[in-house]
Amino acid sequence: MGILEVQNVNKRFGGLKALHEVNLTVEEGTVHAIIGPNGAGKSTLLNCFVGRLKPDTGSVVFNGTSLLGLKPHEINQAGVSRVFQTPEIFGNLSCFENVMIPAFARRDGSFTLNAVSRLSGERSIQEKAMHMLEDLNMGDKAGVQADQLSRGDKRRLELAMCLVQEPKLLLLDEPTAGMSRGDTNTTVELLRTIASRGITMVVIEHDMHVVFSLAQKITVLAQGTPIAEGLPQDIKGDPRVQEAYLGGAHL
Ligand SMILES: Nc1ncnc2c1ncn2[C@@H]1O[C@H](COP(=O)(O)OP(=O)(O)OP(=O)(O)O)[C@@H](O)[C@H]1O
Repeated sequence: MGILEVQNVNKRFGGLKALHEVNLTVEEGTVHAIIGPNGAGKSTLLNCFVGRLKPDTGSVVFNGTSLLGLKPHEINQAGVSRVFQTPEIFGNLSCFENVMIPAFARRDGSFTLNAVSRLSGERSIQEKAMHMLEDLNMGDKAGVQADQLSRGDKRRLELAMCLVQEPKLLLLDEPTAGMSRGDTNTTVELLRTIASRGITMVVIEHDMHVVFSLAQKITVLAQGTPIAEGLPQDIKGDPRVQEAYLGGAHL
């Protein structure tokens, strides 16, 4: 049994079948990529993992516990963290303050901006936040206001905010979207380091260089249904995938 088990998930938006009979097993300690053309249902599926959407039918079980019906913050507390396509950071706070908020939420179960002022005397939380920034090579940016960061650094900060919560499963929605090649390569290296520490990851990504650099297993979605699943080298050469994903172009 995997750390994440998805069975027979269906999701409709009116007349549109966004997800149709999706089955997926994510093995603990692996990086599992979900790829597919625009509109294939990748984000919808991720939203079903984090409580933003409720499947019409089917089950989503994480670490032996059903996630269906849990609120997003309860899923987060259970050990699932998500990095969004557009970094969700507090732009008017410093990097240090941004990381303290989820560090505090991890300990006390609440996630509020007011926490920052209350945390001025919380040494253990401060140390944890600083350590996390240093771990992601952002120690020198601790005092920098978050909206002053480059796109790559914003993503790095959001990763720090997720990792400080010590997740068991990290969900990444296009972690390198809009980045320069240099920032993309740095992010890939960082994600590899995180993966090497044993954190399970599910990655949605359009950039095949990123997918093949990171993933041990790939699921291909097309029109809401998994059409192929396997090792990167098998997916690369699968004609069904090339047809569905890129209209016959080579991956
Ligand atoms: N809230 C919604 N209401 C109605 N339709 C939606 C909603 N969310 C997504 N859809 C539709 O469901 C389908 C799947 O969308 P989804 O965003 O999951 O695809 P995706 O694979 O993540 O695409 P992309 O790679 O472009 O981000 C699309 O046709 C989309 O227009």
